[in-house]
Amino acid sequence: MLTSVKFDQTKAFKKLKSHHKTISKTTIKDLFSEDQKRFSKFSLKFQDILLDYSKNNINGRTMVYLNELAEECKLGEAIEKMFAGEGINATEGRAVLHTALRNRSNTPVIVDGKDVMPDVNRVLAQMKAFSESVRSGEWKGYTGKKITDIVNIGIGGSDLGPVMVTESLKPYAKKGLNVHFVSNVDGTHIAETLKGLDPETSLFMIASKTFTTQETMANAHSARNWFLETAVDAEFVKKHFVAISTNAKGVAEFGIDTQNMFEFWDWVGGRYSLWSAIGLSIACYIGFANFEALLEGAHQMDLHFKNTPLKRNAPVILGLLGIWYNNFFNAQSHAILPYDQYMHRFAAYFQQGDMESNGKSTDRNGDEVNYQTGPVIWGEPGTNGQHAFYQLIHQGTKLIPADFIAPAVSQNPIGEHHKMLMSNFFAQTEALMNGKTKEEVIAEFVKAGKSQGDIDFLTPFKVFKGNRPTNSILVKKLNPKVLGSLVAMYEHKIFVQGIIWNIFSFDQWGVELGKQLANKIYPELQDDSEVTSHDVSTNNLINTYKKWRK
Ligand SMILES: O=P(O)(O)OC[C@H]1O[C@@](O)(CO)[C@@H](O)[C@@H]1O
Repeated sequence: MLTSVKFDQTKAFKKLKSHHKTISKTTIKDLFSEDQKRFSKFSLKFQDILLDYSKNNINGRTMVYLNELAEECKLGEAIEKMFAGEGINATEGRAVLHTALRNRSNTPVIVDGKDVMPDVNRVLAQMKAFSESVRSGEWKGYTGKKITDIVNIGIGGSDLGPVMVTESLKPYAKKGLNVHFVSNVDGTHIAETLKGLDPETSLFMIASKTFTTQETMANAHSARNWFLETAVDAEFVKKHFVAISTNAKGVAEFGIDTQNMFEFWDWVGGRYSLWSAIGLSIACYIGFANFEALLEGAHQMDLHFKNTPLKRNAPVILGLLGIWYNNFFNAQSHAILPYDQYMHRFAAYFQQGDMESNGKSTDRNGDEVNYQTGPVIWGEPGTNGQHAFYQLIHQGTKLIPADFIAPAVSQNPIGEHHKMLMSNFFAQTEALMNGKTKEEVIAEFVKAGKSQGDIDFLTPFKVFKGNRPTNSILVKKLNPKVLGSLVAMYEHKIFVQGIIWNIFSFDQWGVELGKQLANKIYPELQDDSEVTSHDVSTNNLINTYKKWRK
């Protein structure tokens, strides 16, 4: 079990509270002018990743107190317990070992007295063989044709990870093998995806840890019905459907040959499962060697996280900075802004990763917390965000700590595009830090020959207060290894915050109630009779739906 420490009763918390009163009177810009060594003090290189956290409202004392907070909350002990396979997911009685899935050192990882690595390696070998047979054309459909389209059917962690990785690593994909993702139970999702697909050359991957998720099972059955409309013979299902699950019984009941089942285990959380067989669509799309590079990058970050002193530990630094703004500056959200179009689903991936992990309000003692926990995670690629929500980030009333991510080397070096992208990447964090003073605005107006009336009227609207914190994460190139390290870095940041907030980050009881009520309402929609079993709002919504759907 993890040691339970009341976060807001630590000595460090009290120090940070009073420290916040003083440092919040100093701008980031001033902090730079006071200390020319800020960049070297508040940045670190991890292989081909540069983390520059100098544009934050911090000084050396801040980081000392934040590290004391981590120490008091027994972060080091918690990290050891996770890697050691202890049952830190206490409410589900499970270990948390997505790190074992990418344990390329192959050191033993013991869960309930058994080394799990032989099983991990067995499934990886199965994934390698399968992905190579699909990519080579050896795997044939029921009419003897090779596979041209893979359709991953899953939702949440059985969808978002494969989507994010296959989008991010599109340059590494095999020509002629397409991947598609169906997740929403809205019939539009499967209908639009199946349009233009050929049942003879399509392969469906039913990805579901539990193999009970309503959306996934509905989509899987609809996909099978679509396939059988042409193939007719149920025997052919085994050539076009595989399953990725922990539930062999459920897979067999669906009619998939368990020979074509890729298993994973209950110590893999759904939102941490892309490294497991859930990554099968990734391995088919980018090739197993690139999938292994993804695992290697994550493993390298795991070793860094496990072995590096807290104050030079990238995930710990990001986690502590997030707590600094969340709990002392009252920031309610955190933006992830990748200046790389291939990473357009990166923020969405961590909406589940972060918000399903730390969107909790009960601490590990079962008491309600009296402090803020997980932030709202959001973001879009730059430069698009600049034309959508940067107005609020720059001049709004809300503090939005933001991570800016960019690759030095573009995968598509066309003309001046990458230099333009990078100039915006560099400019935005500088502008958010420095802002623009009233004096600077007036000087610009005078130079432009504006009338005094215009200057008096317009100046207040053109001032930028600045002092808005950002992290800059510059990577050499977005390749599988770098992406693996980036994702693992954010996973461990989430772990750090959950430990310090004294919450359980690896269950997700909050997703159950909605599902239970939906299962109660679903039968009520089978006929047109009036519904009266709910509150007056829900009753009227349902009854209006029933009238309108006729
Ligand atoms: O993989 P599966 O069992 O179908 O679960 C899908 C998703 O549903 C959840 O909301 C849990 O119910 C996510 O945690 C999970 O990733």
